[in-house]
Amino acid sequence: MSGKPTPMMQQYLALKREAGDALLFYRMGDFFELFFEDARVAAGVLDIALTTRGEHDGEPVPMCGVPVHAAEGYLARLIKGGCRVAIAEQTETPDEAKERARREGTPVSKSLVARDIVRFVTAGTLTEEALLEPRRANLLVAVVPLRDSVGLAACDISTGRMELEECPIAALDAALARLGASELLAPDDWPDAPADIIARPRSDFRSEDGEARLKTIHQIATLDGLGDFSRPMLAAAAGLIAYLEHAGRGTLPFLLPPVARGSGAHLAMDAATRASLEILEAQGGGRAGSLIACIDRCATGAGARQLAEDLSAPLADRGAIEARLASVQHFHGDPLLRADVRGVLRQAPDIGRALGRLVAGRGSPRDLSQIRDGLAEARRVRDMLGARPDLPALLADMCEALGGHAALVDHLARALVPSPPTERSQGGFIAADYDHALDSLRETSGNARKAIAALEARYRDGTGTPSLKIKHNKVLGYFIEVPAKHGDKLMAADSGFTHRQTMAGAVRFNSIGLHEEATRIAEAGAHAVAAEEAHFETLVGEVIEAREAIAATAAALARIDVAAALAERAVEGDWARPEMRDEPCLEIVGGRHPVVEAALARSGERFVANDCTLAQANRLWLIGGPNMGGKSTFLRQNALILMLAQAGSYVPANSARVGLADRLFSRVGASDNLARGRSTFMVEMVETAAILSQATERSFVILDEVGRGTSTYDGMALAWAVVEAVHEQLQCRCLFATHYHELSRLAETCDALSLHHVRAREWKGDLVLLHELATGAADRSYGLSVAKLAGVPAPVIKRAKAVLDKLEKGREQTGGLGAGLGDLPLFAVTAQAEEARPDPLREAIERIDVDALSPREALDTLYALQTTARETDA
Ligand SMILES: Nc1ncnc2c1ncn2[C@@H]1O[C@H](COP(=O)(O)OP(=O)(O)OP(=O)(O)O)[C@@H](O)[C@H]1O
Repeated sequence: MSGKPTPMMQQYLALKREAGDALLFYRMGDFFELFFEDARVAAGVLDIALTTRGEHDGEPVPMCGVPVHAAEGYLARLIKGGCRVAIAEQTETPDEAKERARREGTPVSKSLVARDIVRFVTAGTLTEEALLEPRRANLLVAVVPLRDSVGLAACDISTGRMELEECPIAALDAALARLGASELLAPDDWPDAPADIIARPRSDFRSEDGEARLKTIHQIATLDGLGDFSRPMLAAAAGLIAYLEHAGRGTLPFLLPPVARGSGAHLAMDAATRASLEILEAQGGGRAGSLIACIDRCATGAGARQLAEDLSAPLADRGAIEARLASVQHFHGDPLLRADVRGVLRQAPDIGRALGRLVAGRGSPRDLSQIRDGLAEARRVRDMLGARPDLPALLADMCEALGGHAALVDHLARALVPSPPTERSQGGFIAADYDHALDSLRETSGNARKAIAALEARYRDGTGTPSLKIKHNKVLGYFIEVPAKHGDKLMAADSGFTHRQTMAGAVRFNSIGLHEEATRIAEAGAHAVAAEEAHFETLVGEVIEAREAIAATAAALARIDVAAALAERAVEGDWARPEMRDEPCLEIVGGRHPVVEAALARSGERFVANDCTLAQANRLWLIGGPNMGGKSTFLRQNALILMLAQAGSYVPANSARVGLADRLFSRVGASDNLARGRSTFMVEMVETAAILSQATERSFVILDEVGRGTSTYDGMALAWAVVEAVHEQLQCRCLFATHYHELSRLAETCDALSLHHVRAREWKGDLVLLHELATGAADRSYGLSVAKLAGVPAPVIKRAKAVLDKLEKGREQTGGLGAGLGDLPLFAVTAQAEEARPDPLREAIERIDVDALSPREALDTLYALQTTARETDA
């Protein structure tokens, strides 16, 4: 039957309009219910039953629900499933709704409790411990284009950290790859916006609003003291804050003063480089097998988050890198200190996130105790570090930030029980002896409980019923219960008991004495809970007051944890402190790939360390050798060593001299690439184009079998041209792995290029891969031997060998693939020649005086140009 929607449905639909594309959790008593399409989506993601409730427009309404007490777990799964959720709570009790109906003169029987959306839960705005991953930051990022650049605002509201930056549009992908946002906001009128954004109104992104909001939030008259913020940065900040306000329905979470991120402060790495180096995630997705999984020895979640950030954004400033390295060295050289500090850190709760929850108004007594314990541990770390002389500058600064909370810690220690609950409505978290009034309320209810126990004994004796019990439940409160067979005795009019309930096997009663004691308990309990609540508010107020200092302590603990953890890893793997240089060099002795080395070690195999020596005069290494010989591993290990060094870590090598790089590029040939959507060869070429347009003399590039995704001739020609361009134009440090022997002829013309190969040997007809790098070109390709090693059947190998012999004979006769390459002019020479060649079309266009043309003449001119173009083509 179709008809007017019920009042409840009207209320639901209005809230749903407000919720937009977020799923609406509609509170009904002890459940959050979802309806219509929301119900279908949620039931699918959560794998819960989809039912129906009533009708709308003549159709049954799909519905599913989750219990309120378990909502957090379901929310976590929905958010992981890519959903956003609007929570609509009841904002009055049924009694209040009836009262309102009476006041408004509407039928009381049909009164509907008011509901309102109190919060949007989205991936980027989480603070709940259960919804956050302890070892990963959770970033909300806003981007906005303004003139030729883009402003970015990033914040982790679980800790309040906020950063603003500006970058050219071309560098946006790299910046977003570095940040790895959980949620990305952008104005809705931006046609070239990155994929998967949440579109927000353009009016949210006004730079003047951003400036004004930041000033108000941090109660300052000017932002100058915080840093140099450009218009695009402030516009992005405006968009970010507007969204936070929307998600929190007017309440803003904890935000620390913004930090301006300088554009050249970091080693730039784009998304493809990060993916191919498997820094935070392995190629298959997930942390297992990634660099961070292999090196993270942090004792705390906050440390692990800081390490992930350090690896995502290695530094480009030598002083800052040396400062980090010095703190790692301090822990490296002092095993006892390292063990002590890490021992304490392991006990330290995540105070940054506890603080985030408290400031956002979602804190619990347990969060207060985490602040108490975390600050106390910070103090212990400070004492340990401070006791040693020669503290490096960075650690000394961190030490400074660890203290200064004595009064707060003392207050929290006196006020709270050792392990308070996460739920505060029942009380029980304020310690005894803290508040005498509270103590006496507790004593009253304690006494009443004793009195009830005494009553029970008295009633047993008085009625001669040893099985009589005084019990409690939520519905009846306290009551007296006897088995059914004894019920009659207590039913008598003069027994002093009043009947309340008859059950299958028992009868329940009340008595005046019990009622009095129960009332005493209830009153004292309610007062005690109210008193605890008041203390909670005061304590939270004190914590909020000190929020910036607490956040600084949390950040300092994380930084110390990272330094100690990197030292631990360095000792474990026998890593070395890199020597940082300004000139573009890379001199690695005994370098290893940490992830491959660890994987080999697990199966009892040994990793073969290799050297790499790049300098201005010898900056391009062409590396050949058999498949599986270790070329890719060698390329990546050197990129990782450079990246780790710039992140401030020791490196997996016997020694390393690392010239600072501005950008790092890593590209793998098409067949190694798992990218989808475009053809793999297309991806390879798009990425190669990016390198050729962006790398500078200070960059470090690794190219792994570029060109192998297409036909041999095309691939070799491309690889040839790319090597030449890298050598002649970019002039950056580069390792280039290839199977094309023919490329070795480039050594004749490119003087900063040298030839290398991974060694292999044939032993009694079988191939032995030595994984050892040697100078000179590879003698042959060993492709068939590797195929044999891989188990390709002998007849196939035999046939392939026959084909190969034929091909090789042909090559001898014709000069082979590389025939004719010898007299190829150099890339730079041809590029210049291209530039110098006259272009008649261009010249004709330049000669046109557009303003002087009539429409007819303009048309004629166009025809003439087209003719010229055709002639030139031919
Ligand atoms: N230095 C090394 N020491 C020991 N084992 C190594 C070393 N380098 C590589 N390996 C082993 O060899 C395997 C193949 O290495 P890698 O992928 O680097 O070879 P490749 O030459 O790039 O091969 P392809 O040309 O087929 O891509 C690795 O998975 C690893 O097990």
